[in-house]
Amino acid sequence: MATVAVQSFVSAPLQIPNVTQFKIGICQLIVTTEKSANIFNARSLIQTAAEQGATLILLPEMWNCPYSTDLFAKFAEEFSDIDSAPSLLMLSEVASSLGVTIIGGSIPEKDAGQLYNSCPVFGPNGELKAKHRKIHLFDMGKPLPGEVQFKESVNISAGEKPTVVDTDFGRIGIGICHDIRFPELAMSYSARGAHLICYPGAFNMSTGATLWELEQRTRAVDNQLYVASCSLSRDSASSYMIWGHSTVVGPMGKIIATTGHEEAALIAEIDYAAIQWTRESLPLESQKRNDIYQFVDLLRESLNS
Ligand SMILES: NC(=O)CC(=O)C(=O)O
Repeated sequence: MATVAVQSFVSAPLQIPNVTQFKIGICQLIVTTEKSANIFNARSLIQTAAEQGATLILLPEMWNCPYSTDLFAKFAEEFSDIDSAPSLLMLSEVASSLGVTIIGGSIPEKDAGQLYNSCPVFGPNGELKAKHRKIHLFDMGKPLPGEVQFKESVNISAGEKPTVVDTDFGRIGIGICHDIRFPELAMSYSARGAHLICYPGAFNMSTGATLWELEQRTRAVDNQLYVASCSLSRDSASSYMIWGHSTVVGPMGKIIATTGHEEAALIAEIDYAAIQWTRESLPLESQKRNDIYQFVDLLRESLNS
């Protein structure tokens, strides 16, 4: 029998972050065709979440721009020049004025003639700490009767690497919407020692009703970590109708907080001790049969984490 040589990695141990118990604020935002209104609205919901005690804040996918491929270029910003990028500048300013960490959902990014669906992460000093480019683009196959059709790859290019970012609130892995459907990405974050995976999203009505909560609970349970999602809120007049229902799930798969489809600042308490007791009571990592199957993370070595 032919054997394939693969490099096997042991999962990185969980580090203890500066803060292990905190409130996460999930800003389920409405989006309009007016970029400046979207920025104003995002800033005020971030402030509302911070006033309610949130120190880590998550925004939805494409919060500065309607989720429509024909508009991405018009609303896109360059991450290399934050001073000329109004959405990024607002996130940087509000992060530093409130002293919060922001996982900034996503906006269309333009770079060297390409467009990406990208999530910026800002630290409490307003610095851009990381950027995740959506890896798995949302290209629907054959639609079921009555379903929307969507092909994101018409003008968005795919990201090429996973993103983990170390913050005061733990090591955070990032996936954007459709990225949630690929368990290997979540596994790679877990193996790199993530405490929490954040998924900004914009699931539609049919995929949302059946899969949104299921995907989140599955990623959390399989990897024994926290999962937080932030959706846009629903606009019934839009051609791409959003499911909503932003949610925070604990490492045992329990829903800690969730909401409906309206605009909302959802606040949830996170306590990383739950990861430890989940893993102690169900020690899946040590029970894995690496002699029978193995997960291969092709980029982990190069990212050195
Ligand atoms: N924005 C998306 O990636 C949408 C998606 O995944 C869905 O199911 O809807």
